Amino acid sequence: MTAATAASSSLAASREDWLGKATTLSEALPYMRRYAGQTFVVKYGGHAMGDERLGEMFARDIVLLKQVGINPIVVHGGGPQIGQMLDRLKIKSEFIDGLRVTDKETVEIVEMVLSGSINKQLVQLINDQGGQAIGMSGKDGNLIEARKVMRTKRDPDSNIERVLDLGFVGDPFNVNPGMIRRIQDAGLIPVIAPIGFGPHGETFNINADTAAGAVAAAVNAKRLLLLTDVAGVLTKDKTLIPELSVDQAKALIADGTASGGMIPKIETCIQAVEKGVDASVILDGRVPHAILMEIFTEGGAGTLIGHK
Ligand SMILES: Nc1ncnc2c1ncn2[C@@H]1O[C@H](COP(=O)(O)OP(=O)(O)O)[C@@H](O)[C@H]1O
Ligand SMILES: CC(=O)N[C@@H](CCC(=O)OP(=O)(O)O)C(=O)O
Repeated sequence: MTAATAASSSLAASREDWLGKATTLSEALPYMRRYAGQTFVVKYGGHAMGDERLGEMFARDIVLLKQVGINPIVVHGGGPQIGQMLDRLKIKSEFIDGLRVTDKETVEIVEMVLSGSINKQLVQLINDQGGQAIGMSGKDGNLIEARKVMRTKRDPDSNIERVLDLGFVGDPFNVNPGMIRRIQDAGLIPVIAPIGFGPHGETFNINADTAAGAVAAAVNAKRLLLLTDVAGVLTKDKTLIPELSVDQAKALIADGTASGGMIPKIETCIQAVEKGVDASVILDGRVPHAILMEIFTEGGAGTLIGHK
């Protein structure tokens, strides 16, 4: 290849690249119009936080949503980070049905890690990308009122149902969105740690998916996006299911297709939709710009659960 032909083919390649980018931007326009002024709740899980580059891209996507007139609310997790801190302090931790059994000592660590370090790191990440984020926990502005979670388990031998005590694990039974509204009206992005307050001044540890679902329902969100570490809801042969009705989602839990951590995730999505959120989406937080693909492209990303 001569120098002239090499230069002309590299020009053609960069022109094609440029056209591709311009087309993507132009295709996003109807979605930007449709969603301007709407609220999107995004749950950012602890597993996705490990990668610095992905964290920056996540923060950039959140700032972009705000820039095009969408109101993002971030609810974050931090399960692995809580686990590391408990290990360092030599405090044992166990899970029942995906929920961390949380005694008095553990809830202090959970609050410190979630409302302290993780919440502020995320605020900083978003601010570094040009946004204006404000961190809060469910205690701030009386945001998340919680009550003790009750779980029972039937003993297979005696067939007696036993009550399991998870300690300070909370169920968000009332979310007061007033403070969120004021933060949004001021042009800021709320970043929420899944900590709730109880009727007797208790601090409750809330599963981050559950907290995000409750916040989404309370603010009448257009979408609830749960970022996780799989492509979405998969069939038994591991292919991605792009869309599910509420009844189909319930059937996947009943027939065992969804198991482990996917069960509370799907349940959260169903509850949010039943309480007025337009649709919930489970998508892969490990894929760069998964949020943008979901919101601004025809095909979307992950699994959308809604009224079909
Ligand atoms: N049908 C299914 N489709 C996708 N993932 C599933 C399914 N059933 C179980 N899972 C499991 O659920 C996990 C996601 O839940 P979890 O680990 O609690 O996520 P996170 O830590 O992001 O909250 C997946 O990594 C996968 O192992
Ligand atoms: C009650 C309960 O289990 N709370 C969770 C809260 C954090 C969380 O949910 O974080 P991820 O989304 O990163 O898993 C915990 O203690 O791990």
